[in-house]
Amino acid sequence: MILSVRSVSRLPKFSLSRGWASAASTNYVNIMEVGPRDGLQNEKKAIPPATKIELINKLANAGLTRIEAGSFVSPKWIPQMAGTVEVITQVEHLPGVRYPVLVPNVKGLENLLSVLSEHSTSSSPPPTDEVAVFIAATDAFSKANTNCTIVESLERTNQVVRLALEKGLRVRGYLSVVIACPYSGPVDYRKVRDLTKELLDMGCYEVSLGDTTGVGNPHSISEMLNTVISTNSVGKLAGHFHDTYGMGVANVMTALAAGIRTIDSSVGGLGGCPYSPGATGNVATEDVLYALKGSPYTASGDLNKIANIGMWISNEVGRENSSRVGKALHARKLRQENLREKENQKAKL
Ligand SMILES: CC(C)(COP(=O)([O-])OP(=O)([O-])OC[C@H]1O[C@@H](n2cnc3c(N)ncnc32)[C@H](O)[C@@H]1OP(=O)([O-])[O-])[C@@H](O)C(=O)NCCC(=O)NCCSC(=O)C[C@@](C)(O)CC(=O)[O-]
Repeated sequence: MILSVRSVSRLPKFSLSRGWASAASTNYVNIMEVGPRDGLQNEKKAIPPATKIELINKLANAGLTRIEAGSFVSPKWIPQMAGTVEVITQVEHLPGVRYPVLVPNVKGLENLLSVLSEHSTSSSPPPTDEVAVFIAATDAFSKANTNCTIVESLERTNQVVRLALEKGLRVRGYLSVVIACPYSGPVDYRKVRDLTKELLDMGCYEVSLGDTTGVGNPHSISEMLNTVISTNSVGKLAGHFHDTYGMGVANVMTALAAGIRTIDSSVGGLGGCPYSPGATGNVATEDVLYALKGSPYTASGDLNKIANIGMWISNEVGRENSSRVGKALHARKLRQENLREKENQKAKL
């Protein structure tokens, strides 16, 4: 079943200068699927690149058009993201689908650029045309996640953004811990507003506001967004909500009501940040799509296919599926199969 879903040919127009058509004036919701990166980076069990490739291909074939494929971070810091080169060079690269990767520093970007240059003579599409940089709204989280203060991370990130833009890559920005920091507590939303502006001024086409710990609720998310939107264009913002307290979908709807039209989510609710103790995965893609069903909002992605992928990848990584919708659809499918089986048995008698 495809819910309020536009076929790929009806997706918003992409232009090199402006990126995906700003959706703030429309009801089209861009889903940024972060499961293969944010989702898998925290798993204990080693996940072979072949599984990640299969996951990304399945997600693209289920109609998702922005799929974060991996990270060029230090494998000492995030061992699960080793193998990203294999992943981005071997996925199917469907037309109209973007496969961004996370890059923390110039070293990571240079590693990516050498992969891109090796591929420049190939007739196949480039492994990626987009990177994501990331900073945090508190020094404590910045130190834990990237071993530097906010000021140092701005300098580091600025270098990455400049070089990436010079090389023709699109750059997305992440700002972590926009509501609360697991190390230093509540966050001043004016800091979130100012750091968002810094990322946009550097040249990020969009800034994803991360409730990394997942403690936000519609009230705090709304307050934070009002502050951020006071000086930043809502069309350049995305919502990235971890579902630790079960507020993910409510926070998504709050962000949409505030005018945000890009939502990060992960299939099966995979994930969590290794430097955010206790935080669970992102709001599940299935849960977001289900919440939009029958609403004025549209999004691309086949709910049933994505729910099946959520069950499959949860089994692959040996964890419980965190998507309530995914589990409900799976249970319904089992009931229907059971019923059919009984009817077949009856017919044979
Ligand atoms: C930023 C660093 C590298 C600093 O880490 P550092 O230890 O300060 O780096 P360094 O420059 O001193 O280098 C140390 C070693 O790492 C190597 N190195 C250095 N850079 C790279 C690289 N790019 N790729 C591969 N190797 C690298 C470097 O070559 C050296 O190797 P050695 O000489 O010891 O053999 C490290 O802290 C790091 O990789 N952090 C990444 C942490 C991370 O990925 N966190 C998760 C993603 S963020 C997130 O999940 C939040 C988000 C985005 O989803 C939004 C939200 O929910 O809030």
